[in-house]
Amino acid sequence: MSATTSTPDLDTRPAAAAERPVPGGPVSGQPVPGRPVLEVEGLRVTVGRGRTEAVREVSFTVRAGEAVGLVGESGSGKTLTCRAVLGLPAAGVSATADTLDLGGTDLLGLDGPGWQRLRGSRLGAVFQDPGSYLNPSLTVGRQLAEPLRAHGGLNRTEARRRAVELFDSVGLRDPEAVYDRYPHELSGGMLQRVLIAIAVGGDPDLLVADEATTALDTVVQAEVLDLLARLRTERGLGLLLVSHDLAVVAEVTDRLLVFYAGEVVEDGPTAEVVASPAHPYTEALLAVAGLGDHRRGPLPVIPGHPPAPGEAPTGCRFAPRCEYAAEACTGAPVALLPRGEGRAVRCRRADELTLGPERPATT
Ligand SMILES: Nc1ncnc2c1ncn2[C@@H]1O[C@H](COP(=O)(O)OP(=O)(O)OP(=O)(O)O)[C@@H](O)[C@H]1O
Repeated sequence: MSATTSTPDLDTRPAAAAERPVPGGPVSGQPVPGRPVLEVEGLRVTVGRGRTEAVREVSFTVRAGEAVGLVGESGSGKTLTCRAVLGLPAAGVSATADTLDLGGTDLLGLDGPGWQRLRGSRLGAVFQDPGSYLNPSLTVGRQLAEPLRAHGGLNRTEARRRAVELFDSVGLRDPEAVYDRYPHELSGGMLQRVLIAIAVGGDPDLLVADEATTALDTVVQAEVLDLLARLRTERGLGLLLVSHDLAVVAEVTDRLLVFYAGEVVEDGPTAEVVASPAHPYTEALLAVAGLGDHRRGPLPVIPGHPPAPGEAPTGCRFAPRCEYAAEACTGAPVALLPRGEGRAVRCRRADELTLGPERPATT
C-alpha cells in the first residue's frame, strides 16, 4: 500500500480563557461502540522518499460510535498517521501497513479514484484551517450541495434543502442565509462547521478531525468539540480525533493513543489513561495539559525536545527526557506490551513505576 501525506500548519495556541467541561472519558449516555469501522495494523510511514522512517508499528481500531484520540507533541507522527488513513498524497511520503481496513473495505492498494470515492462518502475529514479547504469563489452552500448531487443523486432543489438541513444540524444559525455566503463572509468557527457539514454530508463511517479546533478561540473550540461528540452519538460514526493538546482529546474520546517520536507509547481507555498513566511521557503530557482547568491559557511545554525522524536513540525514544530513565531503557528498542485489560505501554520500567495522581511524593 502506498499513501502520501502533507505537513499540517503549525500549531497556534488559543490565548482566550473560557469555561470548558471537566474531562475524563466518554460522555454518559453515549452508545456502546459497535463494529470496527477502521482497523490499522503495523502502519509505517516514511518521509524523504523512503529514506527516513517517521511512524512505525502503529496499530489501532476505531469502532462505530467510538471516538479515538491521537495525542502527542508536534512532530510525533499523528498527522502522518491520519493522512495515511485518508490516503492523502504529498510528495516523498509513503505508507505501508499489514492491515488498513475501512469497515470491510481493504484500503491497501486502493488507487487514486478509489480513495477519492471513499473520501466523498464513507471517509470524512476536517482539518485545522477550514478556509484553505473551501473554494473562495463559490458559496459554501454550493460547495456542500454539489457533492450531494454528484454522490447522493439529488436534484438541485433536493440538494439545496438537504444542505440547509445539514447546516442546521451542525449548529449554523440561519442556515438558509449561510447557504448563500462566501467563505470570506464567515468566521473560523462557522467555516469549521461548514467543513464538518460537508464531511458528514456523505454519511461517513469514519470522521478524521486533525487539529480541527486548534485555530479556534476556546469558546468556539468547546462548541465544535461538543458538535463532534453529538454527531458521533447521533450518527454512530467513528471519530479519529488528532490533537497535540491532551485536554482537548480527553474531553471527547473513549480511547487514547499517545504518540512520541513516531511510535505509540501508550494505548488505553481515556478515563483510565488520564487517571493512571502507565508511560512517563503520558504523565508529563498530563502534567502540562491543565485538565479541568477552566481558565486555560497557552499550553506549557515539556522540557527538552523530541528527536527528529531518523535521529531517535536505539532504546526508549523518550529516555533522554525521562526523569525515570535507567540503564535498562537504552540500547535495545522497547516493545509496546499489553498492560491489563485493553491497555498497552512501551516502557521498560512500567511495572515498577506508579505515575500520575497516585505517584508517591518521593518517587
Ligand atoms: N512531507 C514531509 N516531508 C518530510 N518530513 C515530514 C513530512 N511530513 C511530516 N514530516 C515529518 O514527520 C514527523 C511527523 O510529522 P507529523 O506531521 O505527523 O507530526 P504531528 O504529530 O502531526 O505534528 P503536529 O502536531 O505539528 O501536526 C515530523 O518530524 C515532520 O517534520
